[in-house]
Amino acid sequence: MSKLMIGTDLAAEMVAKAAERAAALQEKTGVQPCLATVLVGDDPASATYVRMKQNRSKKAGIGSRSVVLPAETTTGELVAELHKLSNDPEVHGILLQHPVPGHIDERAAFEAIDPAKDVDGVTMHAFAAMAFGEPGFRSCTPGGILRLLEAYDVPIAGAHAVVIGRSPILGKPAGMLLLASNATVTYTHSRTVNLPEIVRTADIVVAAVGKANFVRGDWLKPGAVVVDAGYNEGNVGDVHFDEAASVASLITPVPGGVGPMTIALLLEQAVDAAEAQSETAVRPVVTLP
Ligand SMILES: NC(=O)C1=CN([C@@H]2O[C@H](COP(=O)(O)OP(=O)(O)OC[C@H]3O[C@@H](n4cnc5c(N)ncnc54)[C@H](OP(=O)(O)O)[C@@H]3O)[C@@H](O)[C@H]2O)C=CC1
Ligand SMILES: Nc1nc(=O)c2c([nH]1)NC[C@@H]1CN(c3ccc(C(=O)N[C@@H](CCC(=O)O)C(=O)O)cc3)C=[N+]21
Repeated sequence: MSKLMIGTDLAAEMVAKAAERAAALQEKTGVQPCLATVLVGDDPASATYVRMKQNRSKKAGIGSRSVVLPAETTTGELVAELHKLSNDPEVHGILLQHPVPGHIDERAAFEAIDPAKDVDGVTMHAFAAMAFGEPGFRSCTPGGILRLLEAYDVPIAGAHAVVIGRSPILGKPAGMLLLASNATVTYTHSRTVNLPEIVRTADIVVAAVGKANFVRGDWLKPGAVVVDAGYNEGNVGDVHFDEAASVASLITPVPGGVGPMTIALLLEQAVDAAEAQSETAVRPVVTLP
């Protein structure tokens, strides 16, 4: 019954455009866009994501800077490192990999990123812009999800969207972007009572839980649009794909759905940032006679 909502091809188009713009910027100004990634601790899955982002950047002609800090890093040390990158004119975008070890104040760390370099859309500044429907850097996964829904002409205005999860980089901003597109949004989380019943009322479901095969087929309204943002061990999503695919009208596969869109938006926004920063940097100095 359902049709796949594939991210791979759309993401490849976005990356190709970002690469063209990166090359044009370098041609014009000599500046190569540069994305810094910051990883705290030695979680192997996080290290893999960071490597993936760096490889994809390189292919798009975007430079990368990698900072890896030990798991014992304090909030103060991490904040100092992010301030350093924020003040480094050669770095245009900064990504701090979520989650950071539990003893670190993640919000304080995110806020140490200069909003002009927040190409991953994790600062309060970026969140407020998303919530108010103003332009600005979008949180990459939610922004990628919206681009995918738009590409597949999914009606968002007036739809009931149920978001499962409220993390600062995924669930919460995803709901805000859907709201800005005039969906009626319900947020659900680990303290939600009767989750399956709520999900059954959704026209659009965004699963962002971090639990493999968590959303079952009988939780879905027939014809619902299902976005599976989960990416669990073994490349398994948060939605039980086989069950959901027989009920949904559109569903994202894992892999090949939301993941590639996340990276594509990250690279697009890294080039946006580099363009904006080099515009101010190359503005000629006016010397008065
Ligand atoms: N494809 C991509 O680009 C990306 C994929 N991901 C993937 O998305 C998933 C979620 O990631 P992330 O948001 O970072 O994860 P977090 O662990 O930060 O957040 C998980 C959220 O799920 C909620 N939750 C946990 N258990 C339940 C439950 N039983 N019922 C309802 N809600 C529950 C939590 O609720 P509470 O707030 O109450 O604790 C929390 O809000 C992961 O699989 C991750 O790998 C993440 C980022 C990007
Ligand atoms: N600050 C922050 N921003 C993030 O965006 C962020 C983060 N922290 N922490 C971890 C998660 C995870 N994440 C993924 C990105 C791409 C794929 C992806 O491209 N997956 C491919 C498969 C790639 C492969 O396995 O070869 C796919 O789904 O098709 C997956 C997961 C971003 N995250």
